[in-house]
Amino acid sequence: MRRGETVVVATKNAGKVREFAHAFGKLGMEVVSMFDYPDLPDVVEDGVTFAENARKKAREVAEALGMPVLADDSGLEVAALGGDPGVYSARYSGEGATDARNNEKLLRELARVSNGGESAERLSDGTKLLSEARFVCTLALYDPATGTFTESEGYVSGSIMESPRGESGFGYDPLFWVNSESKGMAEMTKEEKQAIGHRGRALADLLQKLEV
Ligand SMILES: O=P(O)(O)OP(=O)(O)OP(=O)(O)OC[C@H]1O[C@@H](n2cnc3c(O)ncnc32)[C@H](O)[C@@H]1O
Ligand SMILES: [Mg+2]
Repeated sequence: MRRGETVVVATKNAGKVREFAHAFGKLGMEVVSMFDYPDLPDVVEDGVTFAENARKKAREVAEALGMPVLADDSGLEVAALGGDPGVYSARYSGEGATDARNNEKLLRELARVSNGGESAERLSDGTKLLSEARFVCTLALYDPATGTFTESEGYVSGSIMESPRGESGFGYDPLFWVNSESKGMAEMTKEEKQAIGHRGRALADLLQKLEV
């Protein structure tokens, strides 16, 4: 992976594509995704860790295309739910899961374990924080010419809010409060999210390993 080149990202998540396009765009690199290769078969994400799934997505697509491919496997770990939804974040609400349904399920599950949340911390406007949580992102770049992986990971800690705020980002961002920034993840610009977020941190680590 070099400056000026095109990066193939093995993702069908439009939110991830936007974030990678922003980050790589600053390096003069264009991003293409699985939206540009609609005929490639879906990769079955049956790994039990983020890293396993990232490696599988990168390798299968790289072998199909005969070129290096980057994959991202990520998710949300919620302390009060014992680390759920974790690697199941995309499919949390079951068949036909959407971001909206996943967020609803997250609030439902937290309501079940919180005893009404009377002892919960609150933001200055009274919004309850239901649990500590963190986003995880693992990245894997696979080069079929050499059969090698380059991998990295990134994390960001925060709390789950009882109600959504902000319009940017995707997935669980509207319910994620970033303690260190005193802001909701969906209230941040792409630039801000890249600077402090799990994906931005994992990408910075990967680029350093690749000496890009
Ligand atoms: O596998 P691909 O095609 O990349 O797309 P996906 O959406 O299925 O992605 P994952 O398998 O990695 O599942 C990650 C889920 O975790 C959530 N997630 C990951 N990164 C996030 C972020 O930056 N902000 C909010 N939610 C995120 C989101 O709901 C994703 O669907
Ligand atoms: Mg997926």
